[in-house]
Amino acid sequence: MSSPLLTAQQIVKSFGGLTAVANVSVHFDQNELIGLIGPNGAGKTTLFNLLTGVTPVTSGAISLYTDQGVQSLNGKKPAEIAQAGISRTFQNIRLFKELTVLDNVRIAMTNHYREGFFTSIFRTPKFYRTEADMTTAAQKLLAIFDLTGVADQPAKNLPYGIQRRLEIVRALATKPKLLFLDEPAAGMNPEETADLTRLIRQIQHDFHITIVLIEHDMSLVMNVVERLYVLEHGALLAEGTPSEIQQNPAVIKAYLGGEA
Ligand SMILES: Nc1ncnc2c1ncn2[C@@H]1O[C@H](COP(=O)(O)OP(=O)(O)OP(=O)(O)O)[C@@H](O)[C@H]1O
Repeated sequence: MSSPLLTAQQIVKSFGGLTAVANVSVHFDQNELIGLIGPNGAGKTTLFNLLTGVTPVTSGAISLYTDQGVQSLNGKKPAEIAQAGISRTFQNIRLFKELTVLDNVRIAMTNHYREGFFTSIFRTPKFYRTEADMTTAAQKLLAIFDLTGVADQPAKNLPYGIQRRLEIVRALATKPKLLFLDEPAAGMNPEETADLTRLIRQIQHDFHITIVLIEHDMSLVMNVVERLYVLEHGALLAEGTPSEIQQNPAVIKAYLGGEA
């Protein structure tokens, strides 16, 4: 039985008269790779926004399981949630385009360094003692992601697929336990998508973290994840392994557009 990392219980989000997320309960366990799928407007990004404090929940409980016990994330701001070990990428690329690749990663580290992230999370008072330590750590991350050759290039010079990879590196620079990726393969060609799929699997394995992935490309999701949640009209339609989901009559009808 795997240990829970984050649970969301009966989450509701209303925007005026529209219920974007309707009574959704999910759990993400330690070291899991999970997919979140559903048609346009199903509430996937809204759910990410709720779990990362970008948007407050209308009702429901979000809990993070830590070494110090269970922590409620309700009402926490994005920076506090990042400090608690949760990181994310967004659908649209959010790099500092004029800065170099290396500086983009260093800044991701520095933000949290200033906020005392590493001191609070790792209980090693000086995780990165000096600028030089931080640079070394950033260079190591870039090497893992095969970005050393472009470390001194401004981010805007990189091809689109590499910019998306850099976004993932930046999200990892905060040493998260849980990483949310919002359509990481959006806009990529099939070859870049295949590379990214391998990379996501490798990150999850090598960094011993939990990754939750929103994806439209069903083949990408089915090949990579261990478990899936399917949302439709804000509600949870199904949960299961890729083969269970592929055979689920409600999913076939609603999401794949076939006959049940
Ligand atoms: N800030 C907001 N104000 C009002 N309505 C919103 C807001 N954010 C999202 N919505 C609505 O909530 C619903 C769910 O949107 P959401 O972006 O979460 O869906 P999604 O599953 O991520 O879709 P896509 O796959 O197209 O990104 C949509 O009807 C959307 O218009």
